[in-house]
Amino acid sequence: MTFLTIDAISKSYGPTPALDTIDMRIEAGGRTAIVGPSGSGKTTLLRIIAGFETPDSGALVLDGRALAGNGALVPAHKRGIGIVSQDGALFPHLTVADNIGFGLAKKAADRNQRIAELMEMVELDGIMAARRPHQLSGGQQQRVALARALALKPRLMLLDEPFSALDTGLRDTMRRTVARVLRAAGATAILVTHDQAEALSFADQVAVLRQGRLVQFGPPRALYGKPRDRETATFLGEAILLDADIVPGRAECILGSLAVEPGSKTGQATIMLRPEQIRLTTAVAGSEPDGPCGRIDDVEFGGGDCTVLVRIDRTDRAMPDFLSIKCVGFEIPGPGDLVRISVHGPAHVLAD
Ligand SMILES: Nc1ncnc2c1ncn2[C@@H]1O[C@H](COP(=O)(O)OP(=O)(O)OP(=O)(O)O)[C@@H](O)[C@H]1O
Repeated sequence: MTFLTIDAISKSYGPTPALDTIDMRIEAGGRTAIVGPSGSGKTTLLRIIAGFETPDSGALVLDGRALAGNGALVPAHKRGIGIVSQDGALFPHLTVADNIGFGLAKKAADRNQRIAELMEMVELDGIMAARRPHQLSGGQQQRVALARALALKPRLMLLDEPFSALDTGLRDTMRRTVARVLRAAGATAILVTHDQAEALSFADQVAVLRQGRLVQFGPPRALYGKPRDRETATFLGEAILLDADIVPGRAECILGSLAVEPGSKTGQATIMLRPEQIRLTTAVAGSEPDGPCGRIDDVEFGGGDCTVLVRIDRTDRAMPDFLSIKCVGFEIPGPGDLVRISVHGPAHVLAD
């Protein structure tokens, strides 16, 4: 069931639109990530949903209630929306317990019990209740911010780059904790991030914004495997982009004749392969391998994740092609080795 409807929302601060006719439908209980490069409009969209900005046109409906547009404009504090920001925005003079209980009635009989439950939910040790924010680590501060937002039982939780100030290991742990806590609370969440890996792993729906426009919206797997254009393909992860001649069901390219998804457009086009679709196997010395092959030009060792540069000589061109391919550390051939290149799964034909 649609919980949040974003209907043709536009917003300009000057001649250039920050948001241009954005349409999105967000399901109840879902986790949506909004990604895009800097300046693409992510924060503006979040601020409009929160009620900190007014759209120039379009409408916003939350659970059947008009929040903005069509004559409505519900103020931020009456929207029932929780927000966790990048820095947590905790009250520095209040203890952890008072930060978490800030929105709860002071005299409520179960106030302390509720605070204790929320601390447990976000995995904060009870002994921290009396501490002040400056006595906590970055990750602990974000947990307090999350607990404070959850205390009000918001119908919608907005997460504005909440993990960006944390280092990599803690970021991953916090992302999993937050996803689990939101699921347990049954809250619908929208995460804004410029980190595509974070978006793909956190969300069940990802919206890609570029220059104020919604380029693509869908499940992470669909976007990663079938990006709409080159920019989205490379934004969402490592991509191998090749020129190809498409005939029904197949792409003729430098790697030979590859399968493409049924229904792909035909003619000259760019195809995309993800690095994990490609396997390199060392060819036996003296025997020319059948199928596409190349010579290892360079190997960048990265432990579990190595990058191999493969040189492919072409009879039809003076210059060779180079493909950069990710390999698992223990499988990598050495520089100068002849390798056979095999492709698993269909290539994706890009629309542009
Ligand atoms: N208050 C404002 N006044 C004028 N222009 C603004 C204002 N807020 C945002 N903009 C402009 O609107 C566009 C979108 O900005 P927004 O902050 O939404 O992007 P973003 O995707 O969140 O970027 P970042 O990842 O850098 O935070 C940008 O061109 C920005 O300069």
